[in-house]
Order: sequence, then structure tokens, then C-alpha cells
Amino acid sequence: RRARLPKGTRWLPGPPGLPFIGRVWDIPRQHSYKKFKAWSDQYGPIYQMNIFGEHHVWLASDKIAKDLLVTRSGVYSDRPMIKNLEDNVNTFADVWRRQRRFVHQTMAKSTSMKHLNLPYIEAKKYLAELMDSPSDYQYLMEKYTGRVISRLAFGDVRHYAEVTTNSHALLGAISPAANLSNIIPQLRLLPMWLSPWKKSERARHDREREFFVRMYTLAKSDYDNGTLKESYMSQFFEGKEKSGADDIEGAYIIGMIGLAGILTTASAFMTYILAICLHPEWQEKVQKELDEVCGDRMPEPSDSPKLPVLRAVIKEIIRWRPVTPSSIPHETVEDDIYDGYFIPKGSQVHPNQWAITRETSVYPDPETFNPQRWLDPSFPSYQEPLTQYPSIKNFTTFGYGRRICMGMDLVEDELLVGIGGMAWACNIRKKRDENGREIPVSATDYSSLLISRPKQMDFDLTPRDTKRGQLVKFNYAKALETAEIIRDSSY
Ligand code: HEM
Repeated sequence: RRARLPKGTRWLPGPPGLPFIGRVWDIPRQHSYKKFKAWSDQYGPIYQMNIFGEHHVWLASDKIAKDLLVTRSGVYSDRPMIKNLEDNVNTFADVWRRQRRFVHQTMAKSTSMKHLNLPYIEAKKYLAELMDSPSDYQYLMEKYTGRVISRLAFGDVRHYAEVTTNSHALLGAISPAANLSNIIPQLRLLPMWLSPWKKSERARHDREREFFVRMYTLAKSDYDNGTLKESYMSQFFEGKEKSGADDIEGAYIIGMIGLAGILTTASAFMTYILAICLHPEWQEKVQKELDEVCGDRMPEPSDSPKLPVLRAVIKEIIRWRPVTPSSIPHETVEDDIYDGYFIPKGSQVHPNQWAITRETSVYPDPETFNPQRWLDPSFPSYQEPLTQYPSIKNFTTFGYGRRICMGMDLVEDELLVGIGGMAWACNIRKKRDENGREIPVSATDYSSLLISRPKQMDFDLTPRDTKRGQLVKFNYAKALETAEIIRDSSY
């Protein structure tokens, strides 16, 4: 290693470890991002570590993340191979690289079409179902985001259940906490009969491929018949010649956008419930704002400029509990030198969201859920004008540079009408036991997968008043009657 160090440069600091395996025994399987933050507190906002022969660099500063991943995006925009995934899925990374421009155009078109107003339309169904069955909230939140993305990607809301199942399976496959072979890459060299991971990954991969190809074939036949609705699929068929992608590539690209769009946004919805159980005063503040702006109607995306308090709550949700706290790593395609430190080609660079959202110079008292930090000029994170800020766009929890999340515009609308709709229609609070005592909820009991979410909670959800309860039912019934909303088998 020393021999490769270019003259005049140094290695980054980092926790000392054993040759080859590094410091692997010290990395907890659960919430490892907290340990990586603790090391950045000790070794500085950029540090390195070798793990099983791979070079990792952790970033705990928004400025350094921007210096590297945005300003030097030509070097820092590859994705590391996910060790546990089947080979042909990894080959898919090449397709993604070539087709990113196409995906970008597709998502931009979706934004200009206001996502066919689906976040608003589907929120009518979501709110009606949530009021009917609050304890199914996790399922219903996934169903809401699932129906929206299923319609946008494949032209039909009714594939949401399969998209969701495949998303959960993929999340398990790529999460370090769920698969040892994602931490110890050498495990993938074991033959199939010795490796339970490989066997279950092969089965998962085959199911996913079958689903993607089936969606594609179905959409293609609808497209040929002239019945395919405006969707990412229809845009793909229209631009197929130019994109140069073949059928399988097209199926994968759109399938993957589908999988990216469900569990992420649903996680932020779940944190809203937790945050409001712990800080009911913010529910009241959002309700006051919504009453003034929307009165008797559900909030719509176009209300956004008049709803800074709601946007502050939403932004604080994804700061306080980032959806992908350990981040999604980038990989360097050539050697680089930053501030005199040498970062070799092939380094995996992690902009640790848990650490970056806890930079005390930007977010004083970072563990406290405090939307006020986005509304009050005395906080360093405050930005004006309040008709535009706070905005979740380009926030650190959506990543950086060329690989930044492509779903931000959609997420913005989904959270505004979905969370705004909940605040407009319902009161959420901690459940009480038979003696009227509040049942506590845990502020920290989150899952450890790459997309993190609060564990299932007990809480009370009731209509704010009879009128709003009736309005939610009426809106949904009307949307069904006019076929604005397509019914599904479960409701
Ligand atoms: C709260 C919700 C979401 C969060 C927090 C989130 C976060 C992220 C993050 C951290 C990345 C990696 C960025 C990087 O490597 O620098 C990413 C990538 C991506 N996201 Fe999202 N995401 C969300 C929702 C969505 C939705 C709804 C969609 C699709 C409609 C989507 C589509 C994508 C795609 C396609 C990529 C891959 C970009 C690439 O590798 O080139 N995301 N997202």
C-alpha cells in the first residue's frame, strides 16, 4: 500500500485494523452508520478503512461530500458492485450507466406532467383506507407509494403488490445487515451448494427478472394495441430507437425505478407517525396552517408555496431519521488527491447521511426533532424565501452529484399531499392503556436494512372531526365513481 502512495500525499486517517480484514469486528450489524459516525467524531470528517481488501472512505461533512461527489463527479460517480447480487444484475450497472440520460429525461417528463396528478388522486384512497384501518398503516403507506409508482412506471396501479414484494426482496439482498456476503465479498466465491446466500439470491433474482420481463411484455402488447397509458414504459417504447437499449435492458431500467420508489417514501411516512406521537405540538401547527390555506379541502401540490410549516416538518423528518442513513456508496474511477490525502481508484465513498445530518455547526442539537430550524432565521439551516424553502430538493439524504436520487420531485409531491393529507384529516397521538396512561413509543427503534424504518408502533388515529371524516369518505367514493381511482381487489 505504502509503495503506491504518490509523492507528497498522505493516507487519510482512520481506525487502525488488522491487515486485510481491517476493523471488521468493531462494525456492528445493526445501525452500523452510528459506529461510522463515532469514528468520524474521532478521526475527522473524512477517514478511511480497509475491509476485506476493499478501500472505504467515509464522509461526515456536506462540504466535503459536495467537493468530491459533485465538483469532481467525473471521478466519484461509479457504483460499487453489490457482492451478493447475481452477476447479470451487476452487468445491469453498465446498462444503467449508459441509460441514465434516458431515465433522467423520463423522470423530468414525469415532473413536467405533474406525475399525472397521481400523488393527489391516490391520496384520496390512501386516507380513506388509513382511517378505516390505522393499524395497517405500514402496508397502506407502501400501497400508496406502490400504486403511484406502479401506474407511473407500468401504466397500471394494480401491479403495486408485486412491485412491493420485489422491493422488499431486493432490499434484503443488498443490505449489509441482511447478508454476510455483502460484507465479506470472498463468500461469493463459494460454490452454490455451500452458500445459502447464493441459492436464495439466485431464486430472488429469477423471480425479479420474470416480473420485469412480464411487465415489459404486457406493456409492449398494450403499446402495440394503442391501449398503453402514458407511463415510463410508453416513453421507453417511443424513444427506444434512440436509446439503443434492448428489450431486457428496458425491462430492467423501468423495473428498477419501480423498485426504488416504494419503500423509500413509505419510510418517511412512517417516521411522520413516530415524530407526531413524540411531538404533538407540530401536528397542531401544521393543522393550523392547513386550516388557513386549505380550509375544507385536502392539500394539493400547488398549495406548497403557502405551506412552509408542513414543508419544515417533512424536511425535519428526513433529516432526523434519514431514509438511507448509511447512504448509498459511490466508487472512484481513478486515483484522486483531496487536501493532500490520496484516495485510490476503486475506493468506495460513503457520504454518511447519519453523520452529515448531525453536523452540529449546521444542525445544533441534532438529535432533537425540531422543524423550527427550517423556519427561524436564527438557525444556520434557515433559508429564504419561505415560499420555496424549506425544500427537500437536493437535500443530503437524496445523495450527491450524478447519482443523486431521480425521484425527488415525485417524493416532494407524495409527501406534501400524503403527510399534509394525514394532518388535514386526522389526529394522531400515542395510544393510551385502560387507565388512560400513554403507551410510550421508541424514538430509536429502527430497522437496520439499507432503507431504514421505525418498527411497527401502536398509536391512535381518529378523524379530526365528523365533517373531515365524511369528506375523506366522500372524496374516495366520488373518485371511484368517476373512475379517477382504479379499485383493487383488497379494498
Ligand atoms: C424519501 C424518498 C427517497 C429517498 C430518501 C431516496 C434516496 C436516494 C438516495 C440516497 C439515492 C442514492 C444517491 C447517490 O448515490 O448519491 C437514490 C437514488 C435513486 N433514487 Fe431515490 N430516494 C427516494 C425515493 C425515490 C423514488 C420515489 C424514486 C422513483 C420514482 C427514486 C428513484 C431513484 C433512482 C432511479 C436512483 C438511482 C440513481 C442512480 O444511481 O443513478 N427514489 N435515492
